[in-house]
Amino acid sequence: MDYFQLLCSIAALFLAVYYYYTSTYNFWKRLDIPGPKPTLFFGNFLDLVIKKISIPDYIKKWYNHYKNEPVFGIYAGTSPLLFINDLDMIKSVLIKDFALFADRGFEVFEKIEPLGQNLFMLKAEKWRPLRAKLSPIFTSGKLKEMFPLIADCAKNLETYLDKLVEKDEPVNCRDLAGKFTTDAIGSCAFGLEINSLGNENCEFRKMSTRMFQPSLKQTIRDVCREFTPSLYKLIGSYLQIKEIDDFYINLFTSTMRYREENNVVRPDFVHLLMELKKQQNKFDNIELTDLLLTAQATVFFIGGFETTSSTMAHALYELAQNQEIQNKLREEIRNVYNKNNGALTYADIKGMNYLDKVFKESLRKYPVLPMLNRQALENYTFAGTKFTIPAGTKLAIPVYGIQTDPDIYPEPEKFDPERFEEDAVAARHPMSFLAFGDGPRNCVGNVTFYY
Ligand code: HEM
Repeated sequence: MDYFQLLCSIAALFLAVYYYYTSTYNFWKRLDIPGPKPTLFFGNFLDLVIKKISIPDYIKKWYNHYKNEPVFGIYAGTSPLLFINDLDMIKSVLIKDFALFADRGFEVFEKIEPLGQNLFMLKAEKWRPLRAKLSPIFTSGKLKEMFPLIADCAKNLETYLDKLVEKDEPVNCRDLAGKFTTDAIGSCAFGLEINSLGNENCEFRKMSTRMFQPSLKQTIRDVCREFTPSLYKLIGSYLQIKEIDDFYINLFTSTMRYREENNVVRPDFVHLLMELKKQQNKFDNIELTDLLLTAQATVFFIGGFETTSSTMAHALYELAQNQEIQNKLREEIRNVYNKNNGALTYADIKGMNYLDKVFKESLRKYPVLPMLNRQALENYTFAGTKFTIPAGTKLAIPVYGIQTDPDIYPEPEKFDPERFEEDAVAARHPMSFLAFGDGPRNCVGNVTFYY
């Protein structure tokens, strides 16, 4: 091969790569949907990948930019992603026409990610029967049974706090909330008395912290997963943090085995999942293997631990800055506490209206998921609009943009629980608070807040 041929081959290769990575970039233009100009390979995600901007700020930036448009389209790498700003259109996707948007559009790599087959990630076909079977685990009755487990963890928190107060030093509220929810959800999901509040070297706490700690390996994995799924299929198994998966798999399977052998019954998710397994024959198209159950227990733990701990930490942060709100909340809690001689029940907590408002306002200002994801399962035309999207289009709902929009929540930076006064809520569009998502694929754990 002479130099000319070599140069031509390299040029052809570059052209092929260039074509591959830009061929989708007129997708939104063809549909007459506005959006920012993409760059090669990363689409509109470069700033996110290099961590120049956080995900919530990124969402807010584009939401504000296209606020007067009902929808706008961006590119996540080469993959088109439609953002929906219009609240009625959001309602159609999440609720009215949910059957056509039952997927989140996440790829499930069964062979590479052993715990990936969980309720959050699963495609509609497997998700439907599983959600139907798992939902009864989250009734208020079942949560009431678990309440004493959480109350035990709260006692440990009290002891821990007393010690901290004696030290008279600043308290790291994020760490405090993380330890408490690790104990509470670990107890409810895995049936373990972890006591990370009393034990700094607790293995469970180390694993749960590691799961959310950013690392180079994790960044490479996420970029490869998102932008080059075919390559991820080949090399993804080398990018997993195997110790974490093994830790949860061993923990759950050994707990189940121990309980079977010793006839242990405890009012927690492990028990409820074991009961489901006994009804195996009632499942048509989904086999309840130990691994599938472990994936659910793990997502309950992750879904429950990180969400509640960050919400608690944000609430504590705002209370520290807003003394009047703190006093009002303290008064409500003290009244109920004194009425019951210090013994709080599940119903008592549910009856604390101001506490409820404080948590909702925390979740408005700091939603745990800054956007919701769905995928169109069929071609779809939004009612009363000219927008038709083809089957397979991925959708995003900009929760953080909506919940910090001054036209919906005046002075959005202000922490004001009164925004969740009944009349104020009724005056707003139902889709203007989406901290738990909405519709049949909303947060399965939201019962904790609403019942
Ligand atoms: C402050 C607490 C929590 C917040 C803010 C929260 C938020 C969310 C959100 C926004 C979604 C996506 C909903 C959608 O796409 O419409 C979700 C899904 C989910 N959450 Fe939560 N969550 C919380 C607590 C919990 C708890 C305690 C559990 C379990 C113990 C849990 C388990 C799940 C699961 C399994 C899903 C996937 C549901 C499905 O696809 O069927 N979450 N959560």
